[in-house]
Amino acid sequence: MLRRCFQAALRFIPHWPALYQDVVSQQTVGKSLEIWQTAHWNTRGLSKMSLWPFSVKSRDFSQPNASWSAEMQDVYNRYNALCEAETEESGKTGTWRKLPSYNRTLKYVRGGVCLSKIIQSKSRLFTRNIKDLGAAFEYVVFLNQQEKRCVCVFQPGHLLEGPPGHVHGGAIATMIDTVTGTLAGYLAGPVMTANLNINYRSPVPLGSVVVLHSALDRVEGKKIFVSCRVTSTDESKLHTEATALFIAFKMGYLFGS
Ligand SMILES: CCCCCCCCCCCCCCCC(=O)SCCNC(=O)CCNC(=O)[C@H](O)C(C)(C)COP(=O)(O)OP(=O)(O)OC[C@H]1O[C@@H](n2cnc3c(N)ncnc32)[C@H](O)[C@@H]1OP(=O)(O)O
Repeated sequence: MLRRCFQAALRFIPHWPALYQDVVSQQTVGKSLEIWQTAHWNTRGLSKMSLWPFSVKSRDFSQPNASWSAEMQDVYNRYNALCEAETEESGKTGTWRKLPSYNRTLKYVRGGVCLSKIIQSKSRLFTRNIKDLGAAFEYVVFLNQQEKRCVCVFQPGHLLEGPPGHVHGGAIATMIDTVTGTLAGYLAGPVMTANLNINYRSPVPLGSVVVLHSALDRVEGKKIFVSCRVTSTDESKLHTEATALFIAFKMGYLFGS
């Protein structure tokens, strides 16, 4: 029953919204695109259903909130200004773009908000499942699609303690996986982490603000190689270095089809 529900859902799920076909070969994403285009029509039909019983609003967690420190807000403002300035001046999509952040990955796809209320409705994204503002993962990701890189401003809260007063290595790994995975996902569609290598160079104090700089290294077929550095906001201090391998997959892989 559950499996049939997933398979039905897949007909509504297009591909990830951003696809950069120049990065991954047609062979790897071409067939997924066909599914996406078919689903796109289905979903447009869905959005026209006035009697659809669920709200389609979704909270965007990348918006500033009261828990953000002045430093977090400053760095956010710096990158956000780049997004706005370029968009306003050129009248076209800017080089930098602030990415929305939802508490379920389903919500990134067209029609996914509705599906998220049906399919495993209690599931939540690991980094967005604590309601207490500032207690755990406060972050926002900016994408530079031309340069195939992104930055994430991250303020780790008190629930992420590892060594006394400092951030747990697993929490740092989670953020590296999230940021590199987000970049790979925007470049190549659905991806899964196959390998993550991390070198921890200096501890990150709880409540401080760090920046994750992530860049695409190369693509080989369905393999997407991404690297990441975690630094202080002025980049004078290196906290962590990592490389990650993601594998592009078709959504059916997760649901046994
Ligand atoms: C708009 C878009 C929005 C997106 C924005 C979303 C924003 C929201 C943020 C959330 C972002 C969270 C990101 C978290 C992402 C996870 O946390 S994913 C969860 C953790 N990962 C897993 O559970 C993966 C488990 N592993 C697997 O399912 C499978 O092993 C994999 C990784 C899919 C590989 O599948 P496979 O079909 O078996 O791959 P296979 O054909 O054997 O290998 C393909 C190639 O990869 C190589 N390879 C495979 N595995 C490895 C490995 N471990 N090491 C080295 N090479 C490997 C193979 O050698 C092979 O190489 P070639 O021979 O082609 O040269």
